[in-house]
Amino acid sequence: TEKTPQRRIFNTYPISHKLSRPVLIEAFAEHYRQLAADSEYRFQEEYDDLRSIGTNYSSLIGERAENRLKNRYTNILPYDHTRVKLIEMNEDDEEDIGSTYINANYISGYTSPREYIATQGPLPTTKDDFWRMIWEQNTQTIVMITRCVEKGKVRCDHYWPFDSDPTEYGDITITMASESVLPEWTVRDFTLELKREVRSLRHFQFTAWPDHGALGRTDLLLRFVRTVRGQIPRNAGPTIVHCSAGVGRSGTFVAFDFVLQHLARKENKFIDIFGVVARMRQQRCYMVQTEAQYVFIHKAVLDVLEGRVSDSNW
Ligand SMILES: CCc1ccc(NS(=O)(=O)O)cc1
Repeated sequence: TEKTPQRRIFNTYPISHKLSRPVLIEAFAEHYRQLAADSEYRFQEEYDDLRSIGTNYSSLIGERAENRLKNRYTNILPYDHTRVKLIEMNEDDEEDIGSTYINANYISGYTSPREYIATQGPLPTTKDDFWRMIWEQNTQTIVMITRCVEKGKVRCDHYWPFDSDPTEYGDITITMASESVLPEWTVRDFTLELKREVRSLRHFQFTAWPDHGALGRTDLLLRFVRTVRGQIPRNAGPTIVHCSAGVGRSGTFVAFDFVLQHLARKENKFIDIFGVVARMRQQRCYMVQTEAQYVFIHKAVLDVLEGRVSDSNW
């Protein structure tokens, strides 16, 4: 019989290597130096290895014609398997996929498989659904990492009240109880009311991070992440994290928040930023959308490990 040709095996990495690349914390500074060498050649190579992760997942519901106007960007759609489903409004219509649709995905975190919801900046046509999702998910914290208008372009609808007058968003009445404007971010407290039940929610809007760009200053992100992390109620549902598309700046925030929680547990000896981003990419497309954001996460972690930024600075 004809000799069976040897099947050439490509990419013989075990799956684990494809999805995780742990680094000893004590070796992280050298690891960063090696990735950054030669004009960040190995950062570019490693970021490129993330490109294919998650692209096998479907986004059939987001692609439906009736949901087209609910997507801010046509190329940023939620994967079906992790999408957040709004509770059905009319039970008798089995196919009411449209009224349960929102461009949002659950993202796993350090303490929960649904620690975050990453979502796009609400549109005028989806802000009522956005507040409905917040109520249904028992969310008590929103992290907004965009301004409504940036460089003359609308990035997000002003989906909350402009003043302290109670404002209705669908069946939910939102009232702004306080607003504190700081140099790099604004903190707002809201009450939400539905059918005589009243809840509270805190809204953090980071205003110093340009779209598609990296932040530049690691101390700002560290201070912001620690401020938010310190104020998330223990009994709360997922933390909503959004920017304009809900992938670049949102992914960077979530990755850094995750790693900081990991580092806070002194028993952890390894750090796996590649693995954190790879896992997020399996839950929402393009999470950590630029190589500069990927490098920035590493720089922020390096600065924390080398004590260049810490709580004691403030
Ligand atoms: C082209 C779609 C797109 C727009 C904006 C962003 N940046 S963001 O995810 O940080 O808002 C990412 C992707």
